[in-house]
Amino acid sequence: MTESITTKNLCFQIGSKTILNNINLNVPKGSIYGYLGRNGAGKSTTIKLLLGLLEDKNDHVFVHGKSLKQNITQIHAITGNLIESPCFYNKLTVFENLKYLDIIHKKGTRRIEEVLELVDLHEQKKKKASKLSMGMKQRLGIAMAIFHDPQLLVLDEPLNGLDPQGIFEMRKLFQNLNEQGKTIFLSSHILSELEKVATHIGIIEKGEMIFQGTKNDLLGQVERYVSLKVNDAETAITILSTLGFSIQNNVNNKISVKINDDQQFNSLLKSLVHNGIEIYELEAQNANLEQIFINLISQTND
Ligand SMILES: Nc1ncnc2c1ncn2[C@@H]1O[C@H](COP(=O)(O)OP(=O)(O)OP(=O)(O)O)[C@@H](O)[C@H]1O
Repeated sequence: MTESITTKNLCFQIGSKTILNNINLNVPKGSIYGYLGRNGAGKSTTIKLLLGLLEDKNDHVFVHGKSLKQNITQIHAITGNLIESPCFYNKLTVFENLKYLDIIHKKGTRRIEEVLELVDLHEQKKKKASKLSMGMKQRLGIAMAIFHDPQLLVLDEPLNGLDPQGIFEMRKLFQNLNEQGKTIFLSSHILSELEKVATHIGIIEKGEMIFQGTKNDLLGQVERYVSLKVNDAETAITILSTLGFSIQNNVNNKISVKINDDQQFNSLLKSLVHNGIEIYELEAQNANLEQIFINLISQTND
């Protein structure tokens, strides 16, 4: 089994209103899967169904190949989650909150210390939870979610309300946890936040999946350019044109070149350097993911 989460035509209605329509999630094991959608698209509803907090009457959610409905206790044991704001006791210290959790899990003080190291809250362990910054509170929430060493983490908008430093720290934490083999499923309504951390992306709009694949699949939907500042743009253009590159413009010795893949980028650099062109600046004009997202949504709504 290579999938951590799969859903098969997952639907959900409230009264006569369809909230989710045939959602087929494929979350590979070991991935960081970013679940993206505008406000009200259906992200939280999906997450609640994945965690069994809303009932999926049709048994369409599978975790590690097993039906959630039929194996809920077993699946909860291998899943950690953080939905909405982290839940802990404000009057207790960071350490005491984890100690309290240990009454259930019985992992011992060593595990508390280990998790504090992992989320980088060791220095704050004697601080009351109420005195933590927003980013630290979020990290304490993650610490509590991973305390029982789950293989899968499901996080609803974990970057909400964090400042750039908090987002940066959270990203580092996700990458660190992912390197330890954990699959991370996280939602956001901001693509640029997912861009740097996700390996896979699923996009939901009005309860329907409109894209699912690797981040590179998503990026591959648009053209990629690199911008170079060189000593002699005219010669550079001649060299690159001969090699079949498509050059977009030339202003102040800055040229913009279309790149199809990494190999082509490599050959671009090699041929310029080999022909004595000096490169002063190099900037990847990455596909604007925000624009892709908006395009996908507007295509769906056309
Ligand atoms: N209890 C409810 N009763 C009626 N409608 C609901 C209820 N819960 C959610 N909805 C509707 O379901 C749709 C999806 O909501 P959901 O919270 O899953 O979206 P979301 O993508 O998580 O949005 P956000 O980013 O704003 O949290 C919305 O139109 C919302 O109004």
